[in-house]
Amino acid sequence: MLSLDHVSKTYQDGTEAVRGVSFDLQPGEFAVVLGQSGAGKSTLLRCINRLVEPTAGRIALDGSEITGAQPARLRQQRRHIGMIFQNYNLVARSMVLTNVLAGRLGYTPVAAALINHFSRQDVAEAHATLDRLGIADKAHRRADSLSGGQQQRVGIARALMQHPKIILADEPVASLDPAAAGSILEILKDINTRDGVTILCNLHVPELARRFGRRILGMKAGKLVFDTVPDALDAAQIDTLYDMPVSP
Ligand SMILES: Nc1ncnc2c1ncn2[C@@H]1O[C@H](COP(=O)(O)OP(=O)(O)OP(=O)(O)O)[C@@H](O)[C@H]1O
Repeated sequence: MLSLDHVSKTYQDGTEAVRGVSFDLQPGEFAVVLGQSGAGKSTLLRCINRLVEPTAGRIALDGSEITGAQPARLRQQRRHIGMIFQNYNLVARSMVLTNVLAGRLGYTPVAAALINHFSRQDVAEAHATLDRLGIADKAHRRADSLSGGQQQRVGIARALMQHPKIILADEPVASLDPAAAGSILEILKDINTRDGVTILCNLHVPELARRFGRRILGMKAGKLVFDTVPDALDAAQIDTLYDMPVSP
């Protein structure tokens, strides 16, 4: 469903953050990109929805090319791609419900979106989604009054409102304590298995990658260095990703 063909990104200062990355994801996969800080994971994920413009290569979603898409088509393609961020990317001073409804913007006429006018159906769905994620009672709170784990649930609810085919999760638990991290990844797993949404998730902790990923893509210095399944991931492979050994 997602296809990357020799994707590269060189930033203006000459940093080669992503170097010739190719892989395909099948519908319903839960794939983790594992690598240390600076490996290029975030740049890679952002290339997929063109928050970062790749400098070379081709990216396609369900056969429709994202690279080179004109703005109107790109907007349409982005509807299908939910994104979750390490720092949640919520509008801090806005209500939780407003943040969640932002996930419908890609489907809302511009004039209505400008005045934050959403259909009753969208509002009902936003409440139901918050309920599913266990924070129904927070709908009318300011986003920045929530804990980190709760804010990430709002980020996930916003992504779900897009009815995405795929969710890109960029270090979604890096700012959370282990318990909150586990519950956020459980939520992503549930969305993957129950809703069939494909997940591509950046992580830097091997143990979490092993626990939640059903496929693990190892990334180092902008390149994919392995593509494996958790049971086959060994200590030597993990050590290749990190400058300091992390395995016993
Ligand atoms: N806007 C930018 N301009 C120049 N270089 C950048 C830019 N953004 C990232 N980089 C560099 O690109 C490389 C890859 O960064 P990236 O953030 O993609 O890695 P990462 O694996 O996601 O790490 P982290 O988890 O710390 O964000 C790093 O060397 C980083 O310094």
